[in-house]
Amino acid sequence: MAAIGMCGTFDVENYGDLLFPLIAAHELRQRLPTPDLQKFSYFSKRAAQWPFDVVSLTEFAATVENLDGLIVGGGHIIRFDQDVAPGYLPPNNDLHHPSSLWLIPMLLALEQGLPVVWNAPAVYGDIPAWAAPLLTAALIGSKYIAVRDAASRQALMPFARDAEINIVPDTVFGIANLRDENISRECAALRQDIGLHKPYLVVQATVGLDAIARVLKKHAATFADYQVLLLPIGPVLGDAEKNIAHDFPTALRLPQWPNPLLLAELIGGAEAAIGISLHLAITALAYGVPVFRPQQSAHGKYGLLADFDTIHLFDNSSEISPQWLQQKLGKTALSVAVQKANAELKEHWDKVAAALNSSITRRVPACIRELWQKLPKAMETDFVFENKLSQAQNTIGHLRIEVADLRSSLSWRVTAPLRALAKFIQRLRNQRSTPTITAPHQTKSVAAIDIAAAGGIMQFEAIETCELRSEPYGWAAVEDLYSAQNAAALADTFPRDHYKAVKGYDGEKDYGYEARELVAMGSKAISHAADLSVAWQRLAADLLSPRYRAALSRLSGIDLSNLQMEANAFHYGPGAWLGPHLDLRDKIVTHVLYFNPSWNIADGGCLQILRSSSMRDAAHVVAPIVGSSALLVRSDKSWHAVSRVDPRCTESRRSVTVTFYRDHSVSTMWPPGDATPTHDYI
Ligand SMILES: O=C(O)CCC(=O)C(=O)O
Ligand SMILES: [Fe+2]
Repeated sequence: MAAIGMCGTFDVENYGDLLFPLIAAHELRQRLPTPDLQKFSYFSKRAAQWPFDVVSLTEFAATVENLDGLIVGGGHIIRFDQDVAPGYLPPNNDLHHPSSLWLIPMLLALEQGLPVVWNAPAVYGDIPAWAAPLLTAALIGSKYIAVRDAASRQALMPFARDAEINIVPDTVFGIANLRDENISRECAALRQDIGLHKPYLVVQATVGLDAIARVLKKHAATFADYQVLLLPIGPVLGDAEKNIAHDFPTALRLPQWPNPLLLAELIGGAEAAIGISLHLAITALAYGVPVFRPQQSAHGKYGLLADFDTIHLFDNSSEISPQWLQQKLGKTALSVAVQKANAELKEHWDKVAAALNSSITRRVPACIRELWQKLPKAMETDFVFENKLSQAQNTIGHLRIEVADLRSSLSWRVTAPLRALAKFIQRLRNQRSTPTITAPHQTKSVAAIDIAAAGGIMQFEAIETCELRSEPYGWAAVEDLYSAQNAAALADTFPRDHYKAVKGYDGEKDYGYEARELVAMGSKAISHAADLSVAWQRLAADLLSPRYRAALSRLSGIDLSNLQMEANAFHYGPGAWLGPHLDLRDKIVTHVLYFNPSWNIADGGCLQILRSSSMRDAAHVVAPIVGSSALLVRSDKSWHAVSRVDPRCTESRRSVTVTFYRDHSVSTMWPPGDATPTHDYI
């Protein structure tokens, strides 16, 4: 029995991702004696709750020696960016994200002398310079490389030397081969349960399909012979019936997210498939079901669909003709293009099987030896660069302090009215372009849809179950504000844009810290939302939510519902501190959240809850670790401070303060007319 490893995103609720291993298992069974396909993804899954067992990639390095080959992909996984799916990160910090999903397993398999094959994945985004030697080793060491489109091939070519890169159709075109045409018992029972008796149209449970909803509603008599079934194709990407239930009030729904093969069967039995999803469209094509897609999403990876004549594009912002839609409904024989895709896939699986069947050398191949040889040099270069970078950061820090001095000088103040005017004009411009988080059905941008669908990132229960302390005054330490995975995402993507330098003086020398607006005083919008990671957009949306306010009201014992809120992010540089203070009277309640992935208490930078105005009189100390936070209720006793960050500390101390102000207060951080230019924090 051959143990074949397969790596990819097989642990997320996304239809296409779950089909890849099922199709691979089927095709390999036709070609290899007794293949045992072992799926690897970030998180382990058990077949009792998932379509198949999945082993965590945390175990890959230890188990690779028991494998006889490795299949990588498919899907959009050849990438180096962080945004594979909202909140999707490795289970621990030892796994690099996202190369641990594909590149690292390939190198580990190659090191064992195993055959490695690429199962038509696609490349997404840029390839960073540091990864070039690793990618080259993976490419030249692989037995068979196939990607899903020409753009992916193009992106890999510079790293492939003379390795051949094939382009093959997405393997989901082969879905119809997995079972015969008779309706399965499971599917028949499901149809019975949900009352699906007539010919039907499947509609992806996503926004952006309202033109279809309108035509079906307006011409209900024309389409009276059809039922509509809503399908969440990728819950992990935000598909949910609630997104469109109001547009399709009479549509049928599934009782739960089904096994992908059942989903495929439901799509294959429909008279039309309506949606955006690539794998919804490919499945429909594979069964001869016509596909209706908004022309607004015909680009990027969806370019793959351009060659197929039973894909019908409509303009979602205008009206669809009922005749146009009606004429195109109904299954047809497979188009020539689909037959061609299937023939190419047959050849693809022959090549995959042949590659996996090739002898295992169990010897370290030349590509890996070459990689080892280059490694110290690459690491040393990076190390020297990092040192130079931290020196440069120190210099920049000092320059900023000088700039801050200059700003507080007389000439700077004399020109303030002019800068205020410039800022006012800039604000007017921004008002037109600032993205805000709106209800999902009104939202167009992809990032915003993900946030709304993925919901909040904060574990509100942490606040809701915390108790206010009374010693030495009203305050609380709220821990575990996020899941471990989300905490890592927030720490990794702490904002670096739109900071202004704020100057401080500790009686001996100047230091600097940096502030970035997250929510402006009293605003309902996220500041510079487009520059935040998805995790941070979700966090900012949480800070604006009624649930957050209600939770803090309960904890603080003060009704915050009508107070103005402001939130800012901070980087405290080397030497920064905040002397003992009470907070301004207008700051009724402040919640300080921390975002350092780790922190050495010996480096200072900790919140001191003081019994008096003396720095030596600390009752409690809170380290700035992600997930921790402190709530301070302002009083005449609420003395607190931040201990001095060691001037040699190379990490910035990262925090967000959320402050609830008395009515009509103005922000002291961003006073009206303040024209301080902002910059990125390096
Ligand atoms: O960053 C902290 O821990 C405390 C900040 C603070 O006290 C303040 O902003 O008023
Ligand atoms: Fe404070």
